[in-house]
Order: sequence, then structure tokens, then C-alpha cells
Amino acid sequence: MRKKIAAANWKMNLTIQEGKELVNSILNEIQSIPEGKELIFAVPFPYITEIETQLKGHQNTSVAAQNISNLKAGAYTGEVCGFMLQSIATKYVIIGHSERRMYFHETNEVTKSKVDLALEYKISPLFCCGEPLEIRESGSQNEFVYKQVEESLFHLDAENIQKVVIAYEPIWAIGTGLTASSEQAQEMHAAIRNLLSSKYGHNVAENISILYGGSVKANNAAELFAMKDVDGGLVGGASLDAHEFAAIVKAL
Ligand SMILES: O=C(CO)COP(=O)(O)O
Repeated sequence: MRKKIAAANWKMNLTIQEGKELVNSILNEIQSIPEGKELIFAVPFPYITEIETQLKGHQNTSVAAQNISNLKAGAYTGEVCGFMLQSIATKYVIIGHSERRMYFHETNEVTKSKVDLALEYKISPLFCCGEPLEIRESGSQNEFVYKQVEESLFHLDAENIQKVVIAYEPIWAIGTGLTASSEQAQEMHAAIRNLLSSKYGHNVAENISILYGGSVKANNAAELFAMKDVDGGLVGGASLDAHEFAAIVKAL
């Protein structure tokens, strides 16, 4: 049975002190996360260990890195690679976020290497896909997203694909206040699950969590998460506000 997940993506925000205060307030508001659900904080690299320590004893909570190198190890100044993240017990890593595709020129080929390196070091990819506005307006969003998923994930076998969490994040909805309607989200999530099913079979596809990201807020989370194939959210802006994010987690 796939999990319901609320994941906070802090992006390049907050000091460690602010981050810890935020986590503290969120944990105070939500108290506990039941089995079958998970709360993930995707934090900047330097904060991973401290936030992990803070989450100890809180069931079904974990930390994600926001990036991983596509290179294995060695003379690559400034890079952070898989074995390093494994050595600090990082459970998840965001791969293929549109901001990395856009500003750091990550291609489907690069994200494929990152997926492989994450899995090699026992870290689950939170794999992001999603189309820009002009593609949505042209009506070819499904083909665009299929290509991202196929080129970066479809070399995986049935066992490994089930370690991946997919996040559908339409670029036109990220940080814009423009959310995909719950019907638009459901339509794309069902299409992604059908694609997974055509390659891996129904049972495998049913086991993979598909999150929605793009202006998820306290006032739209419940409606989005109620959709059959929407298994939670990857949340940017609203995850920086304790009360707002706690309400999103409660809507899971
Ligand atoms: O990019 C996102 C999460 O990864 C979504 O960001 P917003 O929630 O700020 O739109």
C-alpha cells in the first residue's frame, strides 16, 4: 500500500535556528504522524544532521536532501554525492526539481544518473516532473511529462521503481499562487500511474506515491489530497509557515 506524504521543500531559505524553530512549532501542532503517512523535511545540506536529530523519536518523519551530485566521488569542488548523504543517514533526495532543470541546466540524462546514484546509496529519489505553461497551453503536457519519467526512471527494474516517490509539479503553478485544479492534478496523476502500470504492471504502479506540488496551501490541500491518485504534496512557500504547513499535514 502506497504512503501518503507531506514533504516540505525549504529551497534556499531559513537559517538553521529558524529551521529548527519551524520544525519545533510544526511538531507541536501535529503531535504524531500515523502509520501509512510520512512527513518529510527537504532541508539545505548543512542542516540535514541537526534536523534529523530533532526528528528522533517522532515516528514517520524524515529528512530529505534537496540535491545530489550526478558524479560518484572525487575532484568535483562543491559537489555533494551519494555516499556522503548515506553517511549522514539521509533517507530521501529531491531529484529533477524544475528549478534545477531551469537554473542549473539539468537534463533528463543528468537526473537519470542522479536517480541511479541515490538508489546505489539506499536513498529514495523524490523525482520531480512537470510541464511549463506553454506546453500546458499547447495541450501536450502528458507527452512532456511521460518523456521526463521514461527517460529518467524507466531503466529501473520493478523493485527499484517502487523506491521512487514521484512529484508532479507543473511549473506554471510553482510559487505563482496558481494551483492546478484538483481535476487537473488527478488527471495527470492518473496518467502517470497508467504509464507506470503499462511498464511495470498494475500492482507496482499502485505502490508508488505520486505527490502534487505547486502552490499547495492550507486552503486547497484537503481538496487536492482527496483525489484518488494524489498521494500528498511537495510544498514550497507554505512549508515555511508552521501553522500553514501543519494544516497541510493534517489534510493528508
Ligand atoms: O516547488 C515546489 C515544491 O518543490 C512548490 O513550490 P510552491 O509551493 O512555493 O509553489
